[in-house]
Amino acid sequence: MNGTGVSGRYRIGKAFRFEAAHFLPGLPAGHQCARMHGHSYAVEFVLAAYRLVPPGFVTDFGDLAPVKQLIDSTLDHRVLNDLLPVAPTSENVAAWLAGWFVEQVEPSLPGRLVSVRVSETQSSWAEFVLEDR
Ligand SMILES: Nc1nc2c(c(=O)[nH]1)N=C([C@H](O)[C@H](O)COP(=O)(O)OP(=O)(O)OP(=O)(O)O)CN2
Ligand SMILES: [Zn+2]
Repeated sequence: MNGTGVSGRYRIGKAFRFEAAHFLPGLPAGHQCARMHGHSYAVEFVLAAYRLVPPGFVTDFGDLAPVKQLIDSTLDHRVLNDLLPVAPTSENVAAWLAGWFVEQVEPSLPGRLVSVRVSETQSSWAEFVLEDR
């Protein structure tokens, strides 16, 4: 029980930013995104848990520091086409980050990753939602 008398689960989110360039192959000739261009990317990780760990955390926000380290060392001011094995759309960047996190970081944390959202612009976003979490 969580002491509130209602059932549910907790979710937390932490946001990150990076600058990167990309182009999207396979688009019709003349499509603006087929040309090399850059974005100020915004990323949000969401973790969830049914029970909190002391003092009342899903996961300490500070334990998500490896995400910032990965972003700063691997994605920031890079060409995303050089890094991902697939076209660097927002969807694919979100899934790539989620896969890395589940494999490398999540095993040592109490919370579970439920989604990663990636925005290339202020008006658009794509999300990878993990199932059965
Ligand atoms: N589903 C997706 N569609 C598009 C993606 C994507 O990752 N997933 N990416 C692009 C391009 O990267 C493009 O740079 C961003 O597209 P868009 O939002 O259309 O960019 P604009 O700056 O033109 O946005 P406006 O708000 O219309 O000015 C394309 N599609
Ligand atoms: Zn783009």
